[in-house]
Amino acid sequence: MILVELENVLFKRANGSVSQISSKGLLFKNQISLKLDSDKRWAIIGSTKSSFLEVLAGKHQAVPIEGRKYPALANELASQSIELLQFSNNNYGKSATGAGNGGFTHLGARYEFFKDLEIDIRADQFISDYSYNASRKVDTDKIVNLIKKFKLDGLEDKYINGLSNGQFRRARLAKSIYKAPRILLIDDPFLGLDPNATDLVSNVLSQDHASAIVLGLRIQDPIPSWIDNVVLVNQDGVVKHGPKDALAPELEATLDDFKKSQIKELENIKKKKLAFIKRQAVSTDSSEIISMRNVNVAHKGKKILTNLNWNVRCGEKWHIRGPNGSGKTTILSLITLDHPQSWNKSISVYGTPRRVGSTNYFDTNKYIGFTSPELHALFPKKLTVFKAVSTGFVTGSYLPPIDLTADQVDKINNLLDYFQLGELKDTPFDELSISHQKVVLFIRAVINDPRILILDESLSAMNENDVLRCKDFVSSYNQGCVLVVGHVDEEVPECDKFLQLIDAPNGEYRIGYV
Ligand SMILES: Nc1ncnc2c1ncn2[C@@H]1O[C@H](COP(=O)(O)OP(=O)(O)OP(=O)(O)O)[C@@H](O)[C@H]1O
Repeated sequence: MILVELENVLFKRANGSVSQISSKGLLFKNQISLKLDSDKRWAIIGSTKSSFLEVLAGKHQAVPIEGRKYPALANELASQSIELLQFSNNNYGKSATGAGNGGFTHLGARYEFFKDLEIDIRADQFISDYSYNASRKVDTDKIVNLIKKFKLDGLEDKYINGLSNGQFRRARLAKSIYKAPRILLIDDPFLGLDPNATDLVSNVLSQDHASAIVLGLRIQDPIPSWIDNVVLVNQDGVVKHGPKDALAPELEATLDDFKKSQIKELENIKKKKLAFIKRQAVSTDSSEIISMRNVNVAHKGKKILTNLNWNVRCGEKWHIRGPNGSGKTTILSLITLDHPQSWNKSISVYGTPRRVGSTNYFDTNKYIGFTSPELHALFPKKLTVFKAVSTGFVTGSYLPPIDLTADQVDKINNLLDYFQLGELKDTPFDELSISHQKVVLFIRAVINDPRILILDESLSAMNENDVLRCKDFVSSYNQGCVLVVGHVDEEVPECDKFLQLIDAPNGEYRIGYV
């Protein structure tokens, strides 16, 4: 049965979308013809996979309009039969309705969830779409089953603000599967998941036969074994499509080309490095910046951190590792004073114990540069690229500063040029690709030479060239310490030390050299 039929069709970008667009105003240069049938499992692979999934989901304008059809859905409402799940965009939807922007607020809000009792909902209600359909009968068995399958047991009665990023992404998947749409399109299905959760999610998806599943993958991502058909896409449109095994040589050649282009790009980056970000003289400052002595954090009796002893010195780059839900974001929120237990004399920054009265939120965050999925979700979308970066000079606000010094303007322009965003400096944030949005947040984090640079999943969902540039920048960063959270090695800038959290009931950890 044919679910989606594209026949000699071009696509124009819908207003307000953040997809990449070619110079002609078309999403893909060439006309597209493709039939997706319901008994196959598909992966859309390549640089324009996100736009392609949007097109399959009925977004963007089809030219001619009859060039896109849903033969099997003739009598159904497309909005109810097609579900597009995008993890990489800034619509995390961690709100009561699970829809719309801005529900997922700043880290601090996570720890104040009890204030939001009226609007916040439990994980199990979220999965059953409770708030949309309070009167609808909920299939409790199905919910229980999904919670088990996605290893969310024990979290079902937690408010969704209290879920870690990886836990919340699993809950979003469970919610989509609960709805049992005819077509379930999932972009970057494994983004932000630890290796075990990746296997788990892949396994659950392979067993779901209620929906036709279409994944959006990057060329370098492993293709799950249960995918049988692939569509290779780029700016031109569909490059090739067919059974995965038949296309294996094509896929390998594309991956080879991709790797070669990366090596070339890296050489370019090294050559073009701007004067002010040239490798600075190695700093001799190795003073202690952060010190934690026997720090303990527990949520409702569940130990997250136990007797954490950790020192971070100037010049050090730390990879904070650990499975989803092990406490990485919790540690970061202790540093940024977003966690209620941040006011703890066992935590010192520059030798000053965090006693109430010894510091405040603004003074602390002045020397911290920060980027995270939460910030991405919250960030004002209408600011131009230049203004968005300029907010990095302000503490505790997303309003651009009224006055910038000539040096600050120069610095923003230089960094935008280095990251190849110079020409987009007057473009609104939400008209950029996801990758470029993340680069803007990265530049914003580093613009004020922070002494503590926090990069929480900051390179995930970036395209490879942007990843290379950011990694290169971090490798030369010696203004302070760098704390990195990331699950996929290729998205983690080079670090010298690691703090490994072990997801055990005892909140254990290990420290070592990378
Ligand atoms: N406000 C809260 N109330 C209750 N539990 C919470 C709260 N915030 C976090 N937790 C729990 O604390 C644990 C650690 O969460 P944290 O976000 O620090 O994990 P993480 O290692 O960053 O995970 P991920 O890789 O998924 O982002 C999780 O089990 C989470 O459910």
